[in-house]
Amino acid sequence: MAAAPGAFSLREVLAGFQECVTEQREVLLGPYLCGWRGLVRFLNGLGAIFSFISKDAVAKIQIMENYCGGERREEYRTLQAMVRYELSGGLVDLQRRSAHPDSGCRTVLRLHRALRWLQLFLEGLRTARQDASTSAICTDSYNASLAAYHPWVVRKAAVVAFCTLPSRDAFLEVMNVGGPEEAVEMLGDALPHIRNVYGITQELYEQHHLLDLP
Ligand SMILES: CCCCCCCCCCCCC/C=C/[C@@H](O)[C@H](COP(=O)(O)O)NC(=O)CCCCCCCCCCCCCCC
Repeated sequence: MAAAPGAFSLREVLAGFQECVTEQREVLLGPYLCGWRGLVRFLNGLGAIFSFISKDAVAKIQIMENYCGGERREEYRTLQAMVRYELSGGLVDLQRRSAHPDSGCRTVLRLHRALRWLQLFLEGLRTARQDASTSAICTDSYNASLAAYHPWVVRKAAVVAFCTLPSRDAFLEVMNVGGPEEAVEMLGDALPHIRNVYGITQELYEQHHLLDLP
């Protein structure tokens, strides 16, 4: 079964994470943020209970889009250029949020951590049994990634929201890629690219000691 014509498919959204890596292994922020925008559209379709998550994601995407479309847009074309520019200009709060509370470096770090959740979640969905619970896959992925960075109240609210997720097959359907087999195949194609973006970003942030930015 093919996706309905003109319908919004997760395949195109995830393509953003393939398109954002250049031959020089740089990460282009334009397609990276486009990928996130598309994911938020999916999240919004899953119900109002997820709106506290999508609001935070949108706020962070918006901060980055403002940099990417602003006066210093050349410095924000790639992740590597952004790190160079912000660090050399002293534009990153390293100890606590003060003069530069919304630097590109700290904002991308939050999305980067969420990308790890996405990777684990999609891997879980792809490899789980047909009757597996999406909510359990999502909770496990969350506990193994983002949860470590969230206070108790956020963790609680997140797990309550995950309980409303539909069954695995219904979820694969929502992706609008075709039947469950096609969705699983698409995830198999897309995941190496997500892993690649995650790995490049992790390496860059490690090199510059940016993994704990407040
Ligand atoms: C399928 C269900 C989707 C579940 C999404 C799992 C992620 C759960 C994240 C819970 C975040 C709660 C909101 C608050 C977060 C902030 O405190 C916290 C820290 O920010 P701060 O340092 O500025 O204070 N923010 C963050 O960690 C960034 C969270 C960004 C979450 C982006 C999630 C987008 C999810 C897109 C899902 C699409 C699924 C489609 C797959 C078919």
